[in-house]
Amino acid sequence: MFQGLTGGLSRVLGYTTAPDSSHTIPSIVAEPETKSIAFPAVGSQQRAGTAAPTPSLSLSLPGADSDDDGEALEDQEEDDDDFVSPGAPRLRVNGSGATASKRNSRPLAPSDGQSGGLLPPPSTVKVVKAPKGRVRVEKGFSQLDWAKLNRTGEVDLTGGIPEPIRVTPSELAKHNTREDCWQVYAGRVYNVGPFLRYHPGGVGEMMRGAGKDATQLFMLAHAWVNYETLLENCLVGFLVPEPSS
Ligand code: HEM
Repeated sequence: MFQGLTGGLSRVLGYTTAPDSSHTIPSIVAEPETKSIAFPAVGSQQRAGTAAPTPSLSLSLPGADSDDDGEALEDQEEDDDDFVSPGAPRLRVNGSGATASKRNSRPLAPSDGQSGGLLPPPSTVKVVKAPKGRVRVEKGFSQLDWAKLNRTGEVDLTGGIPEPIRVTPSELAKHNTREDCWQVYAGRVYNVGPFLRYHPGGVGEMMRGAGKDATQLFMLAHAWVNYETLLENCLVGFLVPEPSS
């Protein structure tokens, strides 16, 4: 019965516990529904008093953590390279044999009659995982924001080049700063300066191709990305050879 209850709650909260063969499965302590159920079972280890500490499930908010907790969570985040949504409550299951402690002991249901308990809706209990290598872009510089900027057409993304021009490698090389950055992809010259801060891989990665043909760098990083669509309003012209003297 209790395992069923645990499974049900885990599904609701979007949390799963890995089975540990060396310990009993973590469960939620609840009052038996009727007096007729003997718990712990007669003759069991629990009744004999030799069992591990009772497993418990608890929620706590980041702000409510003690210093000790903060460190533990930091360690966990460093290990996993995860980004944990700042407002999300921490969910911790203390299984038998695990590092059960008094920390994070805010109960799921309020036992003191005060408001609280299941404060946030289950949908907010979510760990946002930052993909490896991807940099978190500034607020207002998501891919969606880039799409909006392109759609409105209010900003000239070419940097003042009304018609596509012919660009030589020496001309291309002059546009190699964050403020004025051109790059070549498959023979097309793009003014990528406006896109730099929107790049999910970070400005630094983009700048590796500043003033150059960056096709190879791009393909090595993410051949699946559709640069033609993303940069269509940034087209400056076409790469041509230096004129022979
Ligand atoms: C010098 C050229 C470039 C380099 C070295 C570079 C490098 C990277 C790296 C290291 C990442 C993070 C890894 C990843 O999420 O897969 C990334 C992500 C990304 N870059 Fe670039 N990038 C370049 C140019 C561009 C350009 C020109 C565009 C589009 C116009 C672009 C669009 C993206 C997108 C959409 C992602 C997220 C990819 C994903 O989630 O699968 N990048 N880039």
